[in-house]
Amino acid sequence: MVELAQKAIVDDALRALLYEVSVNPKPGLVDPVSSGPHPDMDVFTFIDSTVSLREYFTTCATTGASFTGSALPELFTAIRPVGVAAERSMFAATKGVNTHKGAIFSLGILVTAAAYQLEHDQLTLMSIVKAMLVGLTTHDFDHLADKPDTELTAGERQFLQFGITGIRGEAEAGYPTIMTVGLPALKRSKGTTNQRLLDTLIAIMGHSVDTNLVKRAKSNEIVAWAHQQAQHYFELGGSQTAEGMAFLAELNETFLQRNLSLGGSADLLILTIFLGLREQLL
Ligand SMILES: CC(C)(COP(=O)(O)OP(=O)(O)OC[C@H]1O[C@@H](n2cnc3c(N)ncnc32)[C@H](O[C@H]2O[C@H](COP(=O)(O)OP(=O)(O)OP(=O)(O)O)[C@@H](O)[C@H]2O)[C@@H]1O)[C@@H](O)C(=O)NCCC(=O)NCCS
Ligand SMILES: Nc1ncnc2[nH]cnc12
Repeated sequence: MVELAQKAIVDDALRALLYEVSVNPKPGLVDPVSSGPHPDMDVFTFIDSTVSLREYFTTCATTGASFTGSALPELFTAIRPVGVAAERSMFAATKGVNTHKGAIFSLGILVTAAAYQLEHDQLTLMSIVKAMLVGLTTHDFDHLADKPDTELTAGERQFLQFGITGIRGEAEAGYPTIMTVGLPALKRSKGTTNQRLLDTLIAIMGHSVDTNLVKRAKSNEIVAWAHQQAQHYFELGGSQTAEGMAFLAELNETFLQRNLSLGGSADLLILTIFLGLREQLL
């Protein structure tokens, strides 16, 4: 029976990746209608990337379900090299384009934790995640000053420049943006699945510090601007009104003109969809 439960977790992870890329029209992101500010990829790149990750998520699920250690950081240590290998599979499937690097990190952690929870259902999912990631930002950022500037990743550079902990900080804290913003937004959303997920994405955009956005804007002041746009979208009625959708169309154009990406917010939407599927909200 456990194998079936593990397979269901993997299937929900793959569904979450495909649901996210299908939602449209998403500002600053790829969807079936437009690649937005991502000339190097389209919806088919994301489909290829998703299919390349089935084996990775299956390994995460079997690793989580079979972990018998007492120290959960060892469970994260066990899957990290598998995640690195999955990044290589992704890049091979996408011909070198970064579609799901952040999702490999975050969704891999959630799949592993969900599988571990199958045998430890007295624990909440995020308590398992936080126990797995204790000390992550310290571990990853501790000796950054010694790293050659040319080798710094976007997240590492922004930590040094702005003190932004990005996806690592979000993960180590147990994904507060998902638990306090994404999931509540999904639960109160109305209409078609596309409408519900559009409103959930913009709610996330209105509360997250997206390192893709900061990277493209070359400033962390873009974050306050993005939060204001999200607030205006909901003041106009969001996906439920013609005014809200007209504003979203304008926002799509602005993101395209300014070459802004919401890759991090897209990842938080993927994780929210995954949890929504696990909780039968979708
Ligand atoms: C911890 C890692 C994710 C490495 O992090 P890194 O330092 O490399 O970069 P970060 O900026 O910290 O984040 C990387 C990706 O995480 C997503 N993200 C960013 N901010 C947030 C946030 N606040 N909440 C959630 N997720 C966030 C985002 O990923 C998505 O966007 C990418 C696509 O958008 P795009 O703009 O096209 O990105 P680029 O191609 O890079 O830019 P352009 O060149 O086009 O301008 C895509 O990745 C989405 O997933 C950030 O990009 C982790 O990878 C790590 O630890 N790596 C080391 C190896 C490892 O251990 N891996 C396995 C771990 S299980
Ligand atoms: N739909 C999307 N477009 C661009 N980057 C993404 N990262 C995750 N989903 C994405």
